[in-house]
Amino acid sequence: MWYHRLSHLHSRLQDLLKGGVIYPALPQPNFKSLLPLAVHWHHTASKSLTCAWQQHEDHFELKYANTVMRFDYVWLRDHCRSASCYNSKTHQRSLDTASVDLCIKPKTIRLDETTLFFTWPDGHVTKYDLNWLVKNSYEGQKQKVIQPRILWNAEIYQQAQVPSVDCQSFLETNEGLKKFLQNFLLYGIAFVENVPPTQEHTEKLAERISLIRETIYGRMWYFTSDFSRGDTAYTKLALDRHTDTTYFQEPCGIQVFHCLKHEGTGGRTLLVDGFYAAEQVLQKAPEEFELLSKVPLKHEYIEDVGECHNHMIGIGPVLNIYPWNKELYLIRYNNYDRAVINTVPYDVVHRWYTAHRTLTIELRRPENEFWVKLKPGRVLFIDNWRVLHGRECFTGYRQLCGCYLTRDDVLNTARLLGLQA
Ligand SMILES: C[N+](C)(C)CCCC[C@H](N)C(=O)O
Ligand SMILES: O=C(O)CCC(=O)C(=O)O
Ligand SMILES: [Fe+2]
Repeated sequence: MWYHRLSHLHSRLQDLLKGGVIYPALPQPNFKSLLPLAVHWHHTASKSLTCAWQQHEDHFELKYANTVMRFDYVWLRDHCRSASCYNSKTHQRSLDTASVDLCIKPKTIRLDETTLFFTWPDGHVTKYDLNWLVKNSYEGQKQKVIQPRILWNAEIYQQAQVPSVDCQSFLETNEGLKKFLQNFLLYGIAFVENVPPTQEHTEKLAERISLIRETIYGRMWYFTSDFSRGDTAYTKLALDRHTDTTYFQEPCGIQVFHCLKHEGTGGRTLLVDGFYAAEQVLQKAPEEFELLSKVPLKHEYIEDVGECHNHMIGIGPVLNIYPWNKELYLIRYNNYDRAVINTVPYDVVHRWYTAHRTLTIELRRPENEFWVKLKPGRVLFIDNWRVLHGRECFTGYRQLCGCYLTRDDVLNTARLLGLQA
């Protein structure tokens, strides 16, 4: 019994150290609470699945559906879905979590078919469906990704033959919209065809899936190479691959491009899956991936042209990952807009440049480059948290319109159509 507890504490400490995260000091265990409990397994066979549970001093252990799960007692009390603790109409908690005794333990536990019944010291009863526990436990969740994706290079994307969606079916049918969103979520880019080449129609498309995010560039933007704004985008120069608005605390989620006119040469659009490149870094140099996900950087937009005066600063690492499963959710990569690095000392700076170089090499591999010529009628949606864009230099008159979208609202639309997002 003692070994059991000690090894548990030991592995917990190792977990804490491994994560590289600083947690508040663990409360000093008092001697009494370390005294061995009479621990034994309770076995039940329900239908085809067997279930076993054990009540430990500081957690509840459950084996069900090939999963070993450990639950904290406060967590279990906090997630009570009884009518007095949870309002199922609003899907909101009514229980005041701060009123739960942090040393709470159930008085009795009973299993009936696939439901566990906990009776708490004050007599309150909580029911947990075993499948609900599997779905919502740390152990059950940690293997799952928040968003399924297909990472691509040019060949993978082209071989997938992802169909474009027709403007009418996108605007008028849920199937069209769903097909579009499914592709967009999987690949981070998607096209709508046969769109009348006007700013108004582009706006209508945008509003079908999200809310337009108004920024310093306006709500809908419309630009040519007139240098009306203090940014290279407003010239005829080539632009290397990048994500936009890295200088916002929350970079814009989605970018919409519609080329309304181009009389001239060049000007093709470059698309690169940033997550595919980052995944290559993770495979080849995991410690560099880690560094890119830890070192905070500033990006900056300073504008002083005509009537436009702006100074934006956004702070965050190049790679943003969920800490529990290391899944990437946002890449910030814009070498033009990256500001002075002064958040880490020189030796870390050097290691960061090495890691940044490794990522850049992956991003620049010709086989990872997908080139398209935007043309009137074909609207491109880009996941600006994942896919980098760039453009070739061009000659002649070129008119591009588009907008940014809020990410939450695209995902909201996708979820309402039954997609995992
Ligand atoms: C798309 N639009 C022309 C409006 C904006 C361009 C923003 C360019 C900026 N350097 C960035 O990468 O965020
Ligand atoms: O002109 C283009 O094709 C894209 C320019 C650009 O990167 C942008 O507007 O964000
Ligand atoms: Fe851009």
